[in-house]
Amino acid sequence: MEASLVEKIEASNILVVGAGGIGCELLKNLAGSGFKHVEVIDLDTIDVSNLNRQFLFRTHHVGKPKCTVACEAARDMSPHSPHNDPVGFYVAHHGNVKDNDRFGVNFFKRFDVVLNALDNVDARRHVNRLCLSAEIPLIEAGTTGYLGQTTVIMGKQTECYECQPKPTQKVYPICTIRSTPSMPVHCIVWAKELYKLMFGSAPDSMLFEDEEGDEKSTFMSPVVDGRLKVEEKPSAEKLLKYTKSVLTALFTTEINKQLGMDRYKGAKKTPVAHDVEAMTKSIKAGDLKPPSETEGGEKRVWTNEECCQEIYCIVSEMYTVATSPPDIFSSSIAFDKDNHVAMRFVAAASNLRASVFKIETNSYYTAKGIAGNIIPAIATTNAIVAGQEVLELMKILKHGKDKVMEVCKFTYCLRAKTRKGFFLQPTSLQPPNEKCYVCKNARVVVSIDTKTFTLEGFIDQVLKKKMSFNSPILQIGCDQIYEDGEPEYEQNLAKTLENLPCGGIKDGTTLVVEDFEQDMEVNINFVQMEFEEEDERGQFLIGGDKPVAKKTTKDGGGGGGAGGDKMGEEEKKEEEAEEDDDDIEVLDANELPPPPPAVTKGKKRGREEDPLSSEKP
Ligand SMILES: Nc1ncnc2c1ncn2[C@@H]1O[C@H](COP(=O)(O)OP(=O)(O)OP(=O)(O)O)[C@@H](O)[C@H]1O
Ligand SMILES: [Zn+2]
Repeated sequence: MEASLVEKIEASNILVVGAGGIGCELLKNLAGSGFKHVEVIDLDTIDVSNLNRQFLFRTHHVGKPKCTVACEAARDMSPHSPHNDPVGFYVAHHGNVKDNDRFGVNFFKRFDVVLNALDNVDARRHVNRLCLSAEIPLIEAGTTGYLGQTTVIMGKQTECYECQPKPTQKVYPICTIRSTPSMPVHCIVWAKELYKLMFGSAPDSMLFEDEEGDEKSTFMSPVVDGRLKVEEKPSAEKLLKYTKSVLTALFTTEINKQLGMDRYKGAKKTPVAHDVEAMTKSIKAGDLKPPSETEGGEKRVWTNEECCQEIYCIVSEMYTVATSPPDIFSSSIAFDKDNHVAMRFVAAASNLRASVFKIETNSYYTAKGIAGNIIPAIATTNAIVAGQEVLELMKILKHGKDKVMEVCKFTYCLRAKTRKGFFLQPTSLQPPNEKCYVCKNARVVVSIDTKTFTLEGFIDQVLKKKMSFNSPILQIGCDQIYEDGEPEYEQNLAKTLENLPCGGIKDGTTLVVEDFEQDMEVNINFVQMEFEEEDERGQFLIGGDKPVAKKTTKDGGGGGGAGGDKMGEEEKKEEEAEEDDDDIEVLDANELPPPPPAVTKGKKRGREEDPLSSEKP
């Protein structure tokens, strides 16, 4: 390494935000490369589950702040001695980076470069805003299993973290779940609903409704109508009979009926109904040995017969043994992947459905990963992106922050090799998106029902949850109508937007939202939008220039940095709006890093191919 770079490394002040999987790798790299002045913010303490990949931590560190232990380890690895240079030598800050009293813009200004090692969009957005305000480069990285990316953000030169809309939460249309599953996850979502239907309070479940027409489906009646009375302590025979009737209704009658209605004409795969009678022949009433409890039972894929046996055991446990939780048929029975009984049920029922539709079946263990939307963190991917972050850091130190756009790269870490045979794909950085409300101060259009939305709802759901404001101050014209923590404005919180003082917020109103903590000011233009259906109330759209037309919001529509997202109270009905309004499952993708932006071949990022195109969704 040339001497001038070594000098810069030793003199630079670096902030690392996050001391988890990527953060540990980063600190090891920084210490080994000779960095001296490094400070680390992390809010978490060490958990046993972190030990397999957050390799700076040992069992005896469990319960201690991650940043403290990570800094100690980095100090030990450093070739420098803290005695010679004690100021800022791997300093830990245990706390939330959003804590403005400790980590405001002035705190950030002390650093030359900030490196992110976070796991959620909200904190990333906050750090993005602070770095833009402090005018310092931010190196940002994220991983999802085998995939990862590293990029560099420098205000005025490059796209900021919020220039492109983030992926929305994954939802599945009801028709896919109810009639045309094609992936294991579709069967798992279905089985989660079935669990509620069988043991919860849920006769209004989506599984119960007929897709075509208003009539209730008859398919599910045996599941609900046939429920036994817990008080009567049903006998083992009765429980087995009920189990068989449910299995027959679901996996024989329903499937045959749908086949009879020609639902699968032209479909890629035609389902085949199970012969439940044959599959349950060997189950003895009162024989309560679930396959899940056999040796290796959670790790192997159960046969159809075993799935039936498992379900019979669960039905018996739920009805007779002190059930867990005990309030069978109440609304408290909801699927939770950490509830062993619920998860066993979902593993078994989803496999029976998967085999009907000729979809791959899974072990309990794999099903749990899918049901909880768990993408395992892969230490190697973390190591790769953290290495890449430090390489970008070196470039910035060497060439200066004014040259970020020229010298730094957006690098994808891929699962499959590119055509040229590489797993890493560097691409050029993009200039800021003119429509970004964060770095380009663009106006944001919010379409909302100003007659029913209260100020409190607007602040919580739109400003804080969706736009990541920390401490917003609201003004209509020159008049302030709200400031966090100021009692004089509290009375406004319960008012509907249109009834706020200073003329209220109506169609065409411009609201100015300022956040001193993030050094940000945004103008919001309102479009009055009424939602007629009861279940749509509480929804809103955030768009770029124009409000986004309902049902055509697959990619956000409104475009640009404002997100163009259609959002609702429960964030349903998002992605598949064109296909089916009536989606049900929300898998939390919020904590995943953003996917690569859409690429125009050879142009936008100058890449030869879309590296993620070979990935499953
Ligand atoms: N707002 C925040 N302020 C400070 N630190 C944060 C904030 N949000 C997240 N972090 C930290 O970022 C780190 C992210 O790393 P990572 O995802 O590897 O850790 P983890 O949450 O322990 O892992 P996993 O989610 O895989 O169990 C965590 O240590 C977490 O505490
Ligand atoms: Zn931006």
